[in-house]
Amino acid sequence: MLELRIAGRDFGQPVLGEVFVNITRGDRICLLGPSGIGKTTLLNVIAGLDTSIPDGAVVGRDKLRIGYLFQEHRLLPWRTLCANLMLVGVSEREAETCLAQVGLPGYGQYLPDQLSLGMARRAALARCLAVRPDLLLLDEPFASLDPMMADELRTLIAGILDANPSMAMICVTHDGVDAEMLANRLWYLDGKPARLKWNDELGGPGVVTDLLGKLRKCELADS
Ligand SMILES: Nc1ncnc2c1ncn2[C@@H]1O[C@H](COP(=O)(O)OP(=O)(O)OP(=O)(O)O)[C@@H](O)[C@H]1O
Repeated sequence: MLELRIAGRDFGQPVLGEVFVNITRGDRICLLGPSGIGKTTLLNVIAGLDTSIPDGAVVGRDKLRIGYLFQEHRLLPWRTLCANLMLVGVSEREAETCLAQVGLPGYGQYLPDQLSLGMARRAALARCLAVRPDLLLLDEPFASLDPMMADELRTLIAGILDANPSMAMICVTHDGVDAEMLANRLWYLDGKPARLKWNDELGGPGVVTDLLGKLRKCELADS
């Protein structure tokens, strides 16, 4: 579905080293690693937002619809939720359907500022769904949410993935629980410059915590 081969990415100083990955339909990848290591940078490269990376480094992307949930909701504050969603090319009715899918039925005429953080994040997720994505990119979707809201959103995303088995997902997170609940594959980014220290399937319940513990110990040992 998508093949990424980059030699690296630096911002004056190297951030990412060589990264070679394949993403196939149905992959549910959680991307973990220390803070500031380059997880968002990698997501931006995959999304095609990093114009310094040659187009040929990411094969297959031009055939994919990509939905990207940024850390901030990035909804235009002067447009209603429906009007925000309609910017990606859907009708008002389809926008309302997407909002209902994320638990915001009847909120189409609200402005982003009238929403709580959790609601705004779900509205941004609805915008991702409006593009009918083949690949869903989620950058710390549960950050700053209280545990109950985070749990609700996790369950919502798991439901969306179950209903769309061919959709692939990459979710940046700091929490092994997210990988346990959402992922069938783990990427662990570490080092300077950062490379994928782990890129494999998850073995089953309970494995993530153990694996992350080992990977984080290596991270401490390396530093
Ligand atoms: N546009 C930019 N210009 C300069 N430096 C940047 C830019 N974008 C990212 N960086 C640097 O690249 C490094 C990696 O940043 P990135 O946001 O990808 O890390 P991260 O792993 O997502 O961090 P966190 O877990 O804290 O969100 C950081 O040192 C950051 O300052």
